Amino acid sequence: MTQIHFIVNPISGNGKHRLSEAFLEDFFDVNHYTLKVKFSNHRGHAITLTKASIADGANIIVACGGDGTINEVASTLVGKNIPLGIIPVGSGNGLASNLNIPQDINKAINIILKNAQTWIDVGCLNNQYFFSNMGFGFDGNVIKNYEASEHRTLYCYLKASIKSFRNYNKKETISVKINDKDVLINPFLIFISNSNEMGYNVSLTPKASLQDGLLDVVIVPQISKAKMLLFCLSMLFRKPDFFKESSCFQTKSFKIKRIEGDCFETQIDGEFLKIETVSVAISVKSKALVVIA
Ligand SMILES: Nc1ncnc2c1ncn2[C@@H]1O[C@H](COP(=O)(O)OP(=O)(O)OP(=O)(O)O)[C@@H](O)[C@H]1O
Repeated sequence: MTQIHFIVNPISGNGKHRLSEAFLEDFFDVNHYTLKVKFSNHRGHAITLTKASIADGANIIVACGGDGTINEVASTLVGKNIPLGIIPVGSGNGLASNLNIPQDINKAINIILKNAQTWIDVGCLNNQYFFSNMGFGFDGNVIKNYEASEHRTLYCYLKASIKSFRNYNKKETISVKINDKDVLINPFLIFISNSNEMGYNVSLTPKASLQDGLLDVVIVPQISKAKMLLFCLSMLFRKPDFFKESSCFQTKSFKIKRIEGDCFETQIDGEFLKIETVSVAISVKSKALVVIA
């Protein structure tokens, strides 16, 4: 008997998905599966629910939500031999898209039923994990505005981006240590990605792979508003190479140190995070999470 637990974020996406115990039961043969469906009540709750599922002996744990919910469930599963299933009912669904898991719920459930498993890399930011991407600068500011809008829709994401476009003017020098060399920069954006998609089919790192043991990094220096628009277009068309000011590289690890300012404003898998430490270490754990895809 396979014990399959579903951790459902009821507010992910537009909050109108129909995932419930009654709905899921129809797909899983009672002779082969024992089902448990749990709903998260607040940010971070999926971590507690996943820990309880592991203690209960779950054989498969399915994150039902977007990249934020996947982050909470998957962070708890790193290094364990319990596969993560995904039903992408979030807004952006970047990781699911990279894994070719469709947003059609029935099709996503069929993938779980087939149970083909693969190991993927995991990004580390100090002692936290990310699976899709993280960013410093403009990117963190967009997510800060997005969360303040209290709706998780593409429309609100675009509104948050326009607000950041109008108002973002943070200019702080930081030091980036790459290959043992310290470089002082004043970035508009530092984007670090494990996956080839940010969500909504948009990408700054279309060539990134979840299985190459490397992170794809894009650093964009301070730029004019006109160039910001050009940069956004290169992202929408998944052609970051067209934007000549950015430097792109792959790495296993690097360090960032604050020279000015009192904190880093970042986003990690689409959730805003303020980091107060002076330096941050970013690295990748090769093939540290098993997923059903
Ligand atoms: N019941 C709840 N009420 C409010 N927030 C919740 C609840 N359950 C989970 N959360 C939080 O909601 C946030 C958003 O979740 P999630 O990322 O899954 O959806 P999304 O933002 O719509 O999708 P995506 O990240 O793919 O754009 C996460 O920080 C999560 O911890």
